[in-house]
Amino acid sequence: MEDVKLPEEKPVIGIIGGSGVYDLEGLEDTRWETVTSPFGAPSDQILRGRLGEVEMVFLPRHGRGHRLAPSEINYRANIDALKRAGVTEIVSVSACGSFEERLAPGTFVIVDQFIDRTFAREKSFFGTGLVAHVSMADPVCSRLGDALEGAAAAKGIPVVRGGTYLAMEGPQFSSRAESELYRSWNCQVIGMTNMPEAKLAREAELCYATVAMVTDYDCWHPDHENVDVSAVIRVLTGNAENARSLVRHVAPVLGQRREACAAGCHHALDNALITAPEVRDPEVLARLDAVAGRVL
Ligand SMILES: CSC[C@H]1O[C@H](OP(=O)(O)O)[C@H](O)[C@@H]1O
Ligand SMILES: Nc1ncnc2[nH]cnc12
Repeated sequence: MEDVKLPEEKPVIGIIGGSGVYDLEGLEDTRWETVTSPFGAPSDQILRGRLGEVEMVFLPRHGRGHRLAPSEINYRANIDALKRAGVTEIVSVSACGSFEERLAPGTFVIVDQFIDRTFAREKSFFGTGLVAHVSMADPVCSRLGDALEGAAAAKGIPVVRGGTYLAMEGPQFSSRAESELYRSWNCQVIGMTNMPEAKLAREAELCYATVAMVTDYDCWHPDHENVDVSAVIRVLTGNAENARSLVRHVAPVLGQRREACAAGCHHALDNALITAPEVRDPEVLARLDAVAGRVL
């Protein structure tokens, strides 16, 4: 097994690319590497490289060529693999639908909350043999959020800080009744992938933030067509340069961290394990070497 880096060491920035983002152009010294995980197969190989002095790791969430549907993604393997690869903070780049007029296609929303309506996915690294409960009160790393907001503003990218992302199972888009329901819940955007990804990143003590790139108005807006894939891809392709520019600008900022995350992400397991040490299952502990090695 690979040596897992402590978060106090030099930051390694992980980027999870969503729909339409299958590569990270502009990285230097790149190589695709296979990472094996005890949780199964990650979506693809990881692309390792650097931006100036900052070490970067990129993973295409749906695999290159978009092979995997949201429910088929092995979120546990992806997060475990990123941690094994040395990643200390994750920026997710995701397409999303908008529930508000002001959040027009092209807007980047740095969400700060999630509602998890997914139901067909493995959602925890823990369970029988080692039970843990982490806090999800603040699911997004505020430090990463600050850096992303600052970088977007500096690059003139339309950005909104804060908002609730409704994670649906998919793969079908919402019915109009569902879309109206989520609007009545005061959700700002909708997607199919950020849960359980954010939960697992928290369990793995990795900072996590998402840049939700608005591609459509879902199906609630009387003056806009119902969402379809071609519309999503059209907007995303138009936004690709903004996404690349955001990553290039945020990397040096995140690369400056020299201590564990001040928001506490790197210590999420400090008060989370509940199973008595004498009844913990050694096999379970062995596969948690990367995720929870710091506290085991
Ligand atoms: C291609 S539209 C639906 C698809 O796009 C989003 O994916 P991602 O979050 O990986 O950018 C959405 O969640 C759906 O999976
Ligand atoms: N309207 C929408 N619903 C769910 N996922 C999406 N991804 C992009 N647009 C979406």
